[in-house]
Amino acid sequence: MRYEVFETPEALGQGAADLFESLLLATLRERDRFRVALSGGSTPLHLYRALRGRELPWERVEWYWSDERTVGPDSKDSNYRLAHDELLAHLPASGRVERIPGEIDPHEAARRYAEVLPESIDLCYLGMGDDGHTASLFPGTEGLAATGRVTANFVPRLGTWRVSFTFEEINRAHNVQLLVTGQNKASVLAEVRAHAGKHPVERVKDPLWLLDREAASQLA
Ligand SMILES: O=C1O[C@H](COP(=O)(O)O)[C@@H](O)[C@H](O)[C@H]1O
Repeated sequence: MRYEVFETPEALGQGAADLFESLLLATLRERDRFRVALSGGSTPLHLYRALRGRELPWERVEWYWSDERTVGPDSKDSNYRLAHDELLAHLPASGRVERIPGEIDPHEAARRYAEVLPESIDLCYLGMGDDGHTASLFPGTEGLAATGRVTANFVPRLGTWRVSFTFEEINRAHNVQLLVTGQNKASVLAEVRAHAGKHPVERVKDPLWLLDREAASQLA
């Protein structure tokens, strides 16, 4: 397991922003565009805040999402909205911004999103729930077995649909970074490290884990 530990969630945000910057610059030496897939939940907030003050060639960055809730872009639950309000709205420029249309039928949203995705993602961000889910691939759901690039996934525990990258799509990305903070994730993380084989997130191939001290507290 490749991982880095930061003292606080804020320090993790700065560390992740440093890594973003070096991958961005390295990629742009080879190609015209840097393609990023953002995750949802609350953890990326510190990354967004650390990134937005930086002077970078933002017009060459394209933004995508690895999952979305079945809500419109104005909803407080929208993964797009958090990224927009905390990062994109603060940048002086941006390349393409392609959000998942969470307000339409989830199967149609998944179908359409698969069509607009670029050939490959340079940097895919993910988080991990305290049930071991990643993106919107929750334990015991049909989406775990989905093939193709994007899937609509019903989550019985939440009584709702989600739209999510499949594991196939996640594992095609050139770089995958998993950002995890908080004591409530520590025991799941220890099981993931021990390859317990019970958590969906274990199916992500060789990600770089960026952890805060609390999340890492049970790693031997
Ligand atoms: O439902 C979701 O949860 C995970 C983890 O969220 P966090 O708030 O614990 O960081 C997130 O990565 C995923 O994108 C989101 O839709």
